[in-house]
Amino acid sequence: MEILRVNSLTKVYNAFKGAKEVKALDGISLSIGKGEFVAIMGPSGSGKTSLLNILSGVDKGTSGEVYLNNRDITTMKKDEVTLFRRKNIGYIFQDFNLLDSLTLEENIALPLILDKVNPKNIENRVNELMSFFNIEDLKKKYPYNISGGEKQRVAAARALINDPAIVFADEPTGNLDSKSSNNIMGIMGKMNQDISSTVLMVTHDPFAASFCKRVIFIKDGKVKMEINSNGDRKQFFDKILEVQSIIGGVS
Ligand SMILES: Nc1ncnc2c1ncn2[C@@H]1O[C@H](COP(=O)(O)OP(=O)(O)OP(=O)(O)O)[C@@H](O)[C@H]1O
Repeated sequence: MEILRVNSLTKVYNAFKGAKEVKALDGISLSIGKGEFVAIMGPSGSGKTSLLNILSGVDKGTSGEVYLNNRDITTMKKDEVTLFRRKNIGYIFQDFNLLDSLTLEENIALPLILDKVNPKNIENRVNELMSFFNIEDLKKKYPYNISGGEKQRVAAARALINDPAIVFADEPTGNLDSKSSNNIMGIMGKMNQDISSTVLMVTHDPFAASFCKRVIFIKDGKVKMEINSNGDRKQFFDKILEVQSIIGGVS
């Protein structure tokens, strides 16, 4: 089943104050199926952030279509997109974006609180996810009371709380040392393996991408190449490095 389909997506940033017009996305088409774990890679300036912003409804493309769960988000009004995002998309950010004034269980529950879900159902869902990620003991703690690795697990639980159609991860290993990178990628792999979450991640990091099953390489706003893992992470890592050296550009 297809969760995300992108058809001929373009994004042009208009000329502004002496800066020239930039074509950041130049006819991107791609498809992500249910249960896939896919990375988008590409050199700096290749259009990764522009793409993710449009896929997640934060920004509008210039032309093209983005179907998420069979709905074209490019034609939705602003309020409709906001609601649609909350119901269908989970996010994992580079710095995890936890709110310091809320306990960890409140952080995880927030999307459901905003959606006015019945408190008992919220409690059950939070408990279920805290148990899945092995963080039941952290319920009443605050983000500044816990380690980086624990924050990662809380952020992953929050991303899944609304049972989203897809989880977008934006450079999730961007600020982490290799141990923590391993940790968060393990968590995302577990989400994908154990509960069939569909995950699309943007990354510069070949190590992080090697946990995925497929990597789509973009450059100059176009899809340049796509590779699939045979399940051997080390081999896939080597293959990713090889493609990066062929495609070129500073990553
Ligand atoms: N708001 C904006 N206004 C004008 N140009 C922009 C804007 N955002 C991005 N660009 C330009 O669009 C192109 C693609 O940028 P984008 O940030 O999508 O690339 P990226 O692959 O995410 O880069 P990086 O890996 O460095 O974050 C670049 O040339 C960038 O300078």
